[in-house]
Amino acid sequence: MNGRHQQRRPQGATPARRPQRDPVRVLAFEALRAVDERDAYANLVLPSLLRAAEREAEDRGRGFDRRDAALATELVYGTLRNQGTYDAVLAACVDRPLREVDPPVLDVLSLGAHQLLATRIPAHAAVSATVDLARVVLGEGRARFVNAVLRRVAAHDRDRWLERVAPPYDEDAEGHLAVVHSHPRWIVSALWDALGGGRAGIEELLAADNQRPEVTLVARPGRSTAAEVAQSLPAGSTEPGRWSPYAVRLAEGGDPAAVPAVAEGRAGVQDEGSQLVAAALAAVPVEGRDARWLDGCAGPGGKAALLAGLAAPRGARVVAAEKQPHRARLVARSLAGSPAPYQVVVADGTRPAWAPGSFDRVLVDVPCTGLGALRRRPEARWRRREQDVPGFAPLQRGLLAEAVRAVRVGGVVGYATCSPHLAETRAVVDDVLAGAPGLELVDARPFLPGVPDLGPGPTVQLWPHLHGTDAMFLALIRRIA
Ligand SMILES: C[S@@+](CC[C@H](N)C(=O)[O-])C[C@H]1O[C@@H](n2cnc3c(N)ncnc32)[C@H](O)[C@@H]1O
Repeated sequence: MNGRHQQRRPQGATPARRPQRDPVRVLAFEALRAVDERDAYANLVLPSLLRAAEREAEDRGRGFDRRDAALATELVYGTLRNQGTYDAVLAACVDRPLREVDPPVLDVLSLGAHQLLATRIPAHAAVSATVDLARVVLGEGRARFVNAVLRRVAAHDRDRWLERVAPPYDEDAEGHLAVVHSHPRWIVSALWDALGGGRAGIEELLAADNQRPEVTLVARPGRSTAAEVAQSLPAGSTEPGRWSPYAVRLAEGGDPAAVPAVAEGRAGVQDEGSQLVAAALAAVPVEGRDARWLDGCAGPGGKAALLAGLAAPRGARVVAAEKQPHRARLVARSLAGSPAPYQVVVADGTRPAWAPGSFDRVLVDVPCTGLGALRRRPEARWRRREQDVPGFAPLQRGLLAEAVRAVRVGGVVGYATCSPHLAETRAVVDDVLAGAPGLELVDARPFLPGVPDLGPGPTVQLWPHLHGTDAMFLALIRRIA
């Protein structure tokens, strides 16, 4: 027995219970700290922490099973997604501005708020597990603070808290939606501008951003088929794509790395929205030659690999250009084994190495804010700033302006973004068309056959709540002179 335990307890004091070191909650805390402190991405940091926890549990002869991993994942993703709501609740429970609370303490409080307001964990268990976590990672004094704050949080359920802390919809619609659906106000505003319509649609979109997306695979044409990929997996563990003939949707918990065709590069992980964009560009008729295709922003190569599969039966060749050498290497990996001839080049699409009019089809899937993929990256909405949007504008315009120069008369360009922000979508297309004669927009809707709710055209905007895809935007532009 060491000296500390031999000390006499003061009269009347309750014995200090040794805090339980719950590996699931410690892991969740470490993931939140990594996201906060060193701008880590949750979807990258979490798998490595989970592997480390499994190894540690093995060394200690205990289990860290799939249920532990699922709970840790839910705690991390749920806490990050709902941070806006929890900040509003916690601000009402802490007697000083939240910015004066140490970030690690705030992370523990948010983890506790998530368990109390969004999980089935009983309130007493949520508080005691979080206070134990605080005692392990923050120390005794700050654990008492955590205990006091979480008891206040536990006084109401989520709906009751939202009534108290969200501004009334009628007085401040965007402020209300920002708190209720946990999005920064500027993003609510931008998404609503792009979506249009009334309250119901934007509420559904914001709610869809808070759902974990299913994992979708693409069976690369010429190398595998959706039916073959589905048949290689246990019955009932997949669903066919909603819209793309190349898509296979994995059931909850499905691991793409365990799919043989993915391991062999004959299939990949790709959202159906991205599949639709590549397939639409390949489907638009071009007059005459159809032999030279360019992907001008190819990294990491998902769309280029699908384009190569679609190019092969026509005998077309794909040039995949990417500015970043390390991402060009990913493109090369993604294209390896493609049935079409291809070339991967490290090139700046705003200063192209190819002559004007060299290509029959060109895709530019430009760098953007990624506001269309918020459901995939739970921390992204808090990291993006409104001023990032104009920051992308010159590059987006430059890439599209060069793409339309690269295409021959009669050929077609696809301009795609994984953001529905109007400044990144229609404004870019309008500006480039206004500045370059001899171009016309093609109605893209017929080239996404069977997909409903595509709007009035000619451009198309996909939405998570309507299509179950990322919010991809596509404009098809033909050079006519
Ligand atoms: C949205 S991603 C493309 C995703 C890709 N189409 C796919 O489906 O896998 C945009 C890519 O453009 C690249 N990029 C950025 N600036 C570029 C430039 N000036 N020229 C070419 N590529 C560029 C980025 O490095 C990034 O890999």
